[in-house]
Amino acid sequence: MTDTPKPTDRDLADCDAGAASALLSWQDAQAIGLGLAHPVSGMDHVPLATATGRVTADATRSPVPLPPFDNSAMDGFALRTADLIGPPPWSLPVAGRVAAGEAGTPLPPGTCLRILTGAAVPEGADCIVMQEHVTRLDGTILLETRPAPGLNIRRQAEDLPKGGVVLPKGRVIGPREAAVLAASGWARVPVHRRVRVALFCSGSELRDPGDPLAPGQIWNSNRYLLAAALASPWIDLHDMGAVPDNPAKLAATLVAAARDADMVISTGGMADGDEDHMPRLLRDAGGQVDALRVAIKPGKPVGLGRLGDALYVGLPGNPVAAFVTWTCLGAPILRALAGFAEPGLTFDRVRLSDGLDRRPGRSEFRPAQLLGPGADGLDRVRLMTASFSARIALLAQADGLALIPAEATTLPEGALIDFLPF
Ligand SMILES: Nc1nc2c(c(=O)[nH]1)N[C@H]1C(S)=C(S)[C@@H](COP(=O)(O)OP(=O)(O)OC[C@H]3O[C@@H](n4cnc5c(N)ncnc54)[C@H](O)[C@@H]3O)O[C@H]1N2
Ligand code: MOO
Repeated sequence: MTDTPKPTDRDLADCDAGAASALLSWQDAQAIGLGLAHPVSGMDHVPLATATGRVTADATRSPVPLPPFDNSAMDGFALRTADLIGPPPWSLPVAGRVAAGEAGTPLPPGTCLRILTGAAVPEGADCIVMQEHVTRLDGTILLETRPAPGLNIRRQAEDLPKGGVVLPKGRVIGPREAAVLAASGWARVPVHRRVRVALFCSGSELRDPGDPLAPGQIWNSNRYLLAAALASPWIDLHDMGAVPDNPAKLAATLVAAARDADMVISTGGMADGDEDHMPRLLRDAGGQVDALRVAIKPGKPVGLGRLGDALYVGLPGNPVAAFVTWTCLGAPILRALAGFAEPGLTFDRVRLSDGLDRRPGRSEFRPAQLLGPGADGLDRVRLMTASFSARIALLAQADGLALIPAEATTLPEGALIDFLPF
C-alpha cells in the first residue's frame, strides 16, 4: 500500500462538502449519546463459572479477610524465634508436619514443625524458615542465622480486609476479576442483564458472502464488522441482516428492531442521497434525532437518536466510516448502556513519523501503522492515506486509529497525537 501524508485534491473533495462549523464535534456527539445511555436496570445473579465477560451490577465485598488466615509463604519450618537461645547454630527437633489444607497443631515449645506453602501457621510459631536455609539432620534442623519474627508469613487480611471491596460495579469480569471473586467465595455474581442490540444494514446492493453477486452488488461487510464488534458475553445481538433501500421495508425493520432492543444500530442511508432515508424514517416512526452530522472524518453523516425505549445509532454506509463512528460514538454509548463504569475511549500518546498539512474543520480518525518506539520511548506512527472512507482492506492493515484534532492545519514530524490501538 502507498501512504501519502499530504492530502490530495481528491481527499479534500472526499466528504469535505458542507460547513464544518454547522457540525457537532465528536466529543459533543459522544456526550449527547452518553447522556441518553442509562445503564440497563435488570440484574442477574449468575454462577461465577458463567459470569465471564459480564458486567458487575453491584460492588462486591468480601465476607472473609484475604488471606483468610496466617499461612506460610514457603516450604520450610515453622518455629518460635524466642526458642533460639544462646549463640548460633541452633538445633530444633522437628515435632510434626503441616501441609496446605490441614488444620495443624500448636507448636510445642523448643521445637519446630515441618510446614508447606499455604499451610496455616501453627499456633505459637512466629516465623517460617525456608528449607534451603537450614541443615536437615535426623529429626532435627540446624539454623545458622536468626530469622526475624514474621518472616515468610502471609498475614491474614494483608490482601483485603473482611468487608473490603472485591470489585466495584461496572467492571467486566475477566481473569483477574474472576480470580478475586472466587478467592472471596462469590458463587453467584450480580451482573447487569445483557444489553439487547438489534442490527440491520440498509442497502439494495448488499448480499451476504456466499451469495452470488449481480452487476452493481457487493458483499455486506458492515454486517460482519458489527457482528464481530458485538460478539460479547454482555451483549444479546439480534442480527437482522440487510434491508433494501425501500422506505416501507426500512421503516418496518426499524420499528421491529426497536420493539425489544436497548440499542438499534443501522448502517447506510444516513447521507442526503435519494436513497438515504434513515433520519427521516426515525422521525416518521415517532422517534427523535438527538445528533446528526458530526465533524468527524470519516463518518460525518452519523446520527444518534431514540425510538421508544431504544437508543438509535445510525452509522454511515462506508465501511471505514461505520467502523470509526462505531468506535468513537456507538461503542462507548453501548458500554454506558451495559453499565460499564468507564465507557469512554482510552488513547495512547504517540508521535507522528512525518509532517502533515490538512484542511481544518473535522477531527480525523486516520488508520495508522506503528513503527516502534523512538528515542524518547514513545511509539512513532505513520498515517495511512487520507482518502479511506470505503477502504476496508486498508483498515485491516492498520495498527490503530490516529486522532488528528479538528483544528489542526499543520502537524510537524514528531508531533504528539492521540492513538487508539486495535
Ligand atoms: N452528496 C453527498 N454525498 C455523500 C455525502 C454527503 O455529505 N453528501 N457523504 C458521503 C459520506 S462522508 C459517506 S460516509 C457516505 C455515507 O452515506 P450513507 O450513510 O448514506 O451510506 P450509503 O449511501 O448507504 O452507502 C455509502 C457507501 O457504503 C457502501 N455500503 C453501505 N452499506 C454497506 C455495507 N453494509 N457493507 C459494505 N458497503 C456498504 C455503499 O455501497 C456505498 O458505497 O455518503 C457519502 N456521500
Ligand atoms: O468521510 Mo465520510 O464522512 O466517507 O464517512
